[in-house]
Amino acid sequence: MRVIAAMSGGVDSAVAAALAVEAGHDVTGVHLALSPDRQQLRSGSRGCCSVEDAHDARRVADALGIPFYVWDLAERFREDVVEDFVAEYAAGRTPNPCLRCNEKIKFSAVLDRAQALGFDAVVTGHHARLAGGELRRSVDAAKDQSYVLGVLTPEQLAGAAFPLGEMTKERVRELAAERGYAVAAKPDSHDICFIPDGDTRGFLARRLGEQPGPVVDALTGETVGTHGGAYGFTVGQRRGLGITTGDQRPRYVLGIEPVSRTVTVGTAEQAEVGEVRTALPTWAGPAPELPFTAEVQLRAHGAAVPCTVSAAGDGGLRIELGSPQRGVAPGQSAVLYAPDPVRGDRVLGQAAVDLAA
Ligand SMILES: Nc1ncnc2c1ncn2[C@@H]1O[C@H](COP(=O)(O)OP(=O)(O)OP(=O)(O)O)[C@@H](O)[C@H]1O
Repeated sequence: MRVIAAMSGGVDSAVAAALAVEAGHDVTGVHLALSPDRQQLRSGSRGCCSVEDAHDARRVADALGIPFYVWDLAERFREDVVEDFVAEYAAGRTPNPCLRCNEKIKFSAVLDRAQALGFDAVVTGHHARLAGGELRRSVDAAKDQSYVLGVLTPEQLAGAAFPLGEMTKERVRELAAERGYAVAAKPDSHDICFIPDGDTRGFLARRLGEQPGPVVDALTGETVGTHGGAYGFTVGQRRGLGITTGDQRPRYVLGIEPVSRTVTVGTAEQAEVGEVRTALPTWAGPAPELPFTAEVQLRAHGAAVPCTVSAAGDGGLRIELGSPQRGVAPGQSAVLYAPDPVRGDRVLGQAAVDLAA
């Protein structure tokens, strides 16, 4: 096969590219320049695409003896990922930019360009398994990235390859060290690549400005604090609420109302939801017949819980949770899995959370 290896400059994609070469594929390395101000990203910071990262990727491509290019998709990334991220927060929702990037950039803009150039697939260092067209969790549960790939359609998955799904992160680092790659010990990337300092609230404040509003306690109906921008909150959040209540019980964000800028907080019991309504789903394989039972994961680093999925009537899904959950934030994806303890849980599809009650 002729494939594009998407090389971030990190250890995962270095090893993914190496395994593709060693499997006999005709591999071309591509680093994506995604940040509009890549020169400003400090070297050493783990942004998605600092100049330093591009050099790291190039060194691995040179060691592999494969052609290497930098594709500038910064404008597409800005429109489809960064602006979507800002708009979602402005609307009181909590987006997942990695999922959006997979949907709109890596397995859309990049895959389209690759296919137009005659390549068959895009190989990445994602930790997930893809065999026979079925997307499954990685064997390394702690590193599993199937959640952020759950949005991909069968057509997109047909043009993807994830060589790392059958191995642990530790094994990936060993393979990189055996091959003498300097990136073998490079730290894992964290958080959001276009916010390298990790200060999401600061990033949003620069974009959206001060938007003061009240924090209201659902238990008493009283205003218990003020905030500088509702975008600084996520449903389910407990820390950093900056409030004083009359009792000692912890409070959690229950809801965010963007027009009045009201952040509502409540007790742990009030924060629990038993049912989730979603927007239109996407399916990773043939659309399953509704209703069905499955497991649902409601955020990138959450555990999956048993659920029953039915039609909500408006094209969206109604997901009844087997046990009540806290911190189900509108805008996050509800990724549905078919539990399979032997072969690894299979992704069925996903839908964005609209409402949880
Ligand atoms: N700037 C980029 N250029 C090319 N490919 C990229 C870029 N950013 C991410 N990717 C691809 O997407 C995959 C998953 O991205 P993610 O940001 O989760 O990286 P990661 O798990 O830290 O992997 P790595 O160690 O390769 O950076 C990477 O392994 C790589 O194949």
